[in-house]
Amino acid sequence: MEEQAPVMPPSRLPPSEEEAPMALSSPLPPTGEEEEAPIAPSSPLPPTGEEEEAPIAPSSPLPPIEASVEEPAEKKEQDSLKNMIQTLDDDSFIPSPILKAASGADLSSALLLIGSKYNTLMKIHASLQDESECLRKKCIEECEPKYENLKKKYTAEREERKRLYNELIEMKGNIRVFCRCRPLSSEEIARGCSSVVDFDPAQDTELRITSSDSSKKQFKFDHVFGPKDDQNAVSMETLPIVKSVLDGYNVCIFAYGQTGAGKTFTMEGTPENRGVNYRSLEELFRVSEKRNSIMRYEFHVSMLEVYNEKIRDLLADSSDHLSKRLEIKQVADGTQDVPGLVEAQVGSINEVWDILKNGGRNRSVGSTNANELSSRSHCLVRVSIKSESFVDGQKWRSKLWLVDLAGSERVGKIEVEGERLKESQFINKSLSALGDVISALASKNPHIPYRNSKLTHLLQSSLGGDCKTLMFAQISPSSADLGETLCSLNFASRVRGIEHGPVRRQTDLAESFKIKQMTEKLLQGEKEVARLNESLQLMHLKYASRENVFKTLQEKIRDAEQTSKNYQNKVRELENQLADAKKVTKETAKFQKPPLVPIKQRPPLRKITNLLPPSSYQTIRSAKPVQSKENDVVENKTSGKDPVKPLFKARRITLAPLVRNVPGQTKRRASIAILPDLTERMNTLPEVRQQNHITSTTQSSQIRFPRRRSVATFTSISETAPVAATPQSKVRFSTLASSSKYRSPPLAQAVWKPKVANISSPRQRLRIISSPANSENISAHSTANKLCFSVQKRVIVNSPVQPKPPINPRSMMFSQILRDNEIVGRFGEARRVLCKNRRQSVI
Ligand SMILES: Nc1ncnc2c1ncn2[C@@H]1O[C@H](COP(=O)(O)OP(=O)(O)OP(=O)(O)O)[C@@H](O)[C@H]1O
Repeated sequence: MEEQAPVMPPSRLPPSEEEAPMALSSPLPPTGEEEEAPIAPSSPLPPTGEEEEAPIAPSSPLPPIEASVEEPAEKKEQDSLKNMIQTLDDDSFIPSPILKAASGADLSSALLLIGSKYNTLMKIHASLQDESECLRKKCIEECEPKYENLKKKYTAEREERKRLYNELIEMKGNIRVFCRCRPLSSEEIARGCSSVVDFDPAQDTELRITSSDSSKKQFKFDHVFGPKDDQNAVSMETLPIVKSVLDGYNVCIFAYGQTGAGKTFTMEGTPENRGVNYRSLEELFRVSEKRNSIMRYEFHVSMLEVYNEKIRDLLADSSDHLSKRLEIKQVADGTQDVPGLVEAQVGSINEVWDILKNGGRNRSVGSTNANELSSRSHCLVRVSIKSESFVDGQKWRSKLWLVDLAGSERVGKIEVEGERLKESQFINKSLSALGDVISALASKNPHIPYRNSKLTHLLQSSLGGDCKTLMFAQISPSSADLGETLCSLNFASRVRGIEHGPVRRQTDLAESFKIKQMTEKLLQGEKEVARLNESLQLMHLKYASRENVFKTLQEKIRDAEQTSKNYQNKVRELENQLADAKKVTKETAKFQKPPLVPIKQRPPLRKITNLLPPSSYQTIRSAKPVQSKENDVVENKTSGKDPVKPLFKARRITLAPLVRNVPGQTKRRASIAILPDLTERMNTLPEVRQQNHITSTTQSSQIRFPRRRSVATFTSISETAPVAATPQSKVRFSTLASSSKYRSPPLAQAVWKPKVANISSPRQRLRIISSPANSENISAHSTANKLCFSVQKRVIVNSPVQPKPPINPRSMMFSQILRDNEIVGRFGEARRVLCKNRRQSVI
């Protein structure tokens, strides 16, 4: 902005009204963009703002402006500008010819216009820059979380893919064996050799060898390639394993077989039929390019051979080739490396092909009678891959070993001697070591003899563990090579058989057993679920039906409650009637007093009576206490005291609190006769008597009065008859009955007789009472009877059910005295019978 200061004359030279139209009418383009356009092409330099500003900068040597006091300021400005333009006579600075031609006021106004437009543009540029910066920040803020999320997802996906792919490969086997049989060569055909190998087109994992004795031997491998299968077919099966190397797994592919069986052909191939080496690298490049947006791969290729247990670098210069001594060393990460080995970085498959060709040329080959160009060494191509993920920055290294082994042959057969014999011995030794390592790996031996040969030592980090190993068992179909073929197939079967044999099978068996168990569990679980579902449905049904029952019961309870209320009302009515009846009785009793019996004729009172003796009797009694009054108990005749004096103080108990509590009723005494309930009586009676009792209709209930600690039993008078039927009671009752005073009037006895036979429950009894038919039959003087039952019912309905004490069979009493004692002892309370006209005390 400091440089722009001089371009800002408007501060000092405000544009006049005349100048503005002049600027517009000037031939200069009206907009800044259009102005810059003509300047740019004519300028040899790019039209950047900085360059435009340069000439106007104050640092430029401007000529001194002659100041004149007289001259107006505008004129001075114009002159100074003109001078400046003339001084800067450089097309690069003031390129526009129109501007150069301008003079005086035109020039100054043009410059002013340019300056102001430039400034405006600069401002716009600055604001745009700010805006773009803001947008960039906003974009980063918005996209960063999404990006992070995507990054996480991608990483997870990649790991999952890697895992699944690895699992897939492992399921096929970490050590896999392919068998490849080459076609019969023209020489072999010429020699009259025939094929001893049979292939089943439907089975690509089996082959049969016809032995010399015409017997057929079958071999199974992971895949079998026949003479008709080309390199494409082989690579199709091989490349999935190769791809694992890009996921960080070490892979080793090697070809094993007798001399001339086609190992080199499979691994290296020919220019027309490229082999596994080339195709593998081609695949690696293809996949790496596909992943180049997220992964960066770096490929380094080394090529070496193990010849007579010596490592030779096939990519080294020919001069170094012999002099360099290479050894296997363990590096920091625990893997094996060969320091000094040439590692050629390759960026494309063409580079790889060149390298492979060069290395192949350096390989030790010799002529044997089995193969004109027999490989006398193990050739190893090592592809080291450095991988880096752009997403999470993860880095790893992996290796792919492509090994073309030297031909396994029987020394005697190829008739070698001297150097060739030595080579063969080394070859066989290293192959044997390789076989041992694979066997140890397959049988999960804790010790793997990697160091027994240079070959196995080199491959140590790529054999076993997570590494994928693929073996090509190369065979010749010729009948002349039958023995060698069988040897190679047996070795390959051993490798595969052990891996897929006992150890693998054991694992498989364990897994299959697990799966079987899980399946069984699953089936059981399903059955259980089905069973539970069924029982659940059943429960639902049951619940629904119970709910219905519950509803019905609830309705019944409601009905019962309603009925109970009705009965309660009836009870109240009856109580009122009773009160009225009592009033009437009292009034009538004043005039109809029962004739007194002479005292001498009266039997001694042994039990409680509820009858108040007349005043005359009381007088006699007070004069000579012969008998106790009500609530009296057994006389103590044996004691030395007065024989007629009662043992206990006479007392009375009111046993009808509910009756008393009826509102609006006069206070009265309600006594209820109490007798043992039916069960007790049955227990106390002999069996014969019990038989009679079964037919009698008896209703009894017990009321416990906690405050008074007494028990009352309501019993109808009719039920007393069987009790009185015992010999003892007969005597007593007959005595009582013989007394004209104490004999119940015939009417009263009739009242207490049950009207309906076989009444089994209070409810039934109440029903009978409440029914209009029966109510008519029941006479008015049976009110007491009704009340008895009403109270009884009321107790039944309103009071909670009291558990009856268990009856002790030993307490059965057959003696009247004992029974009486028991009754008195147990209840110790007065028992009263309510009657319509009077009260009768009974024992
Ligand atoms: N599948 C095949 N199809 C056609 N020709 C084959 C095939 N396999 C091998 N050959 C030919 O058989 C000959 C011997 O093959 P190769 O050199 O690959 O054998 P080798 O096992 O490498 O022998 P050595 O161990 O002695 O090196 C070569 O001429 C090769 O072209």
